Amino acid sequence: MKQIDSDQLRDLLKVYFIMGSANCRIAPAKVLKEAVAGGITMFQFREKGTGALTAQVRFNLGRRLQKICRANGVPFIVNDDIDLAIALDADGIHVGQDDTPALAIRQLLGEDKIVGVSAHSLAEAQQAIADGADYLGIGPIYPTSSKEDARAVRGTSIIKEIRNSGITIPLVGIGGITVHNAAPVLAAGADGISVISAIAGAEDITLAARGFVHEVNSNGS
Ligand SMILES: Cc1ncc(COP(=O)(O)OP(=O)(O)O)c(N)n1
Ligand SMILES: Cc1nc(C(=O)O)sc1CCOP(=O)(O)O
Ligand SMILES: [Mg+2]
Repeated sequence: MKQIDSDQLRDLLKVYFIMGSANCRIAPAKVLKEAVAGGITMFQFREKGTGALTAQVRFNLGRRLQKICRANGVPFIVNDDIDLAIALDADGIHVGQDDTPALAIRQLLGEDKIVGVSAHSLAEAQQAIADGADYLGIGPIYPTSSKEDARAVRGTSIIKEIRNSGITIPLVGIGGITVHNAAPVLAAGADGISVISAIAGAEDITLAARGFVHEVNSNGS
């Protein structure tokens, strides 16, 4: 996918679903299909945590999920793993502060792929942009139980601080976001929200995703 411009990316980031097999109570492909039916706008394959798949099985699940995304026009992003992103010819990659540096990722992938970078402070956001990030993931906004090594909770003030500094790059809030607390994240200046448990762990996944779509379209800019 790409060449997409910033405004297209802003739209794609509206409801950014992240998941791997450790987040799913039912088959990951079924979870993704149900989330797609609810209108998610972007997907990140994040295969980590207890019991995470490795090697060929991991690749195979990635390929399966990528096919679902492709069939539905949803960009497929790989978390952390540049080799997997290249092997799958993913639409992009998301890296954090402890992963392969964004600058190296950009050099490896070129301009045609989406590169997302996590930032937990204004300084990290500025560096990520200088390194070639297309979008930022800002968090944790609220407490989360989906990431063992999550940083300290930042609240929505980190997003306001980044926007007030004049940064206009597309960005999502992440960490503990539910349909009930998403509105302040958007009001702070996020283009979208990024979610694991409130969609993957929902009783009705399609309904949960649809709820986020409605929330973002009602409260987003
Ligand atoms: C959209 C988005 N934002 C932030 C993250 C977190 O990335 P990172 O800090 O590298 O942590 P892990 O997800 O790799 O555990 C993300 N994955 N996506
Ligand atoms: C993957 C991830 N990154 C975070 C960050 O702060 O960078 S918080 C997080 C977990 C998000 O899961 P949930 O929606 O279940 O809280
Ligand atoms: Mg990472």
